Amino acid sequence: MRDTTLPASGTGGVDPGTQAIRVRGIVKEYNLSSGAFTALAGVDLDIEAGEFVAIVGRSGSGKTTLLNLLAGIDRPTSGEISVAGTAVHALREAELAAWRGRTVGLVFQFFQLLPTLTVAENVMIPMDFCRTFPAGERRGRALALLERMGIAEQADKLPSALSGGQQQRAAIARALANDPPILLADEPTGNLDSQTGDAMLQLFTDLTAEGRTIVMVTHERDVSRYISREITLADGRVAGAGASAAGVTA
Ligand SMILES: Nc1ncnc2c1ncn2[C@@H]1O[C@H](COP(=O)(O)OP(=O)(O)OP(=O)(O)O)[C@@H](O)[C@H]1O
Repeated sequence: MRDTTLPASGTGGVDPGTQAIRVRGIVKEYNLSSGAFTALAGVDLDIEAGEFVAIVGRSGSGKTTLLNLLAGIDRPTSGEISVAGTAVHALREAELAAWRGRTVGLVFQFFQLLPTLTVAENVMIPMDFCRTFPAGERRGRALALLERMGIAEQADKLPSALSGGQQQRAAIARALANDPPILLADEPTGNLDSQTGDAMLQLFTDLTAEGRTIVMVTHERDVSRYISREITLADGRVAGAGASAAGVTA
């Protein structure tokens, strides 16, 4: 069996006593030629360290908008967002990318690996950008992460030579490169067959056991056996937040 210990610089989680995610009164409006469109209409959320939370809801309910605000990819019209103890809504543009690179790992439906770089080089991107590890250590760390994901032998191939499931494992290795306490995933199993998707969800569950917090947008699968909690969005508001099979309450 392969070593499941993640090569890490820290603990894997947020600092002790720090809430993973706290959202208060988030409103997100988009300005359209026809007028303002409200995508999020006042969302409050509390997510604790080590939770694996699924954000569900119909198409257009605001799931991706919420995830992008948590990642600091987009900014709220009003409201407050604290992620791993940082007031994301208050960060200046110049601070956001560096903060995100160290704090948040992003996983997408279509993997978004750079096609002209090898798998290992893709995993090194966040380390190169944030200079989190000495240059001489980055490739070794990338290889260790790929080993952890079970695809070490794919390290020097281009992403196009990998299966979808292998590409998503490479994308998760990249998301973990800087040892972020928070993972944000937008439909991470949406482009995978159900068996491969289940393996991915199990991997996420294992990562939360290390203290990492995962927020995953999903709309097509029953993920209840993997997650600690489900939060339903409807028309830009939290419509329901339920306990999971694991019994964690909202
Ligand atoms: N950049 C934008 N400009 C204008 N409207 C937008 C923009 N991004 C999202 N919206 C609108 O905001 C609403 C919420 O979109 P969002 O992508 O967050 O929904 P979703 O729940 O993730 O949907 P899906 O499950 O289809 O991905 C939708 O009505 C969408 O059309």
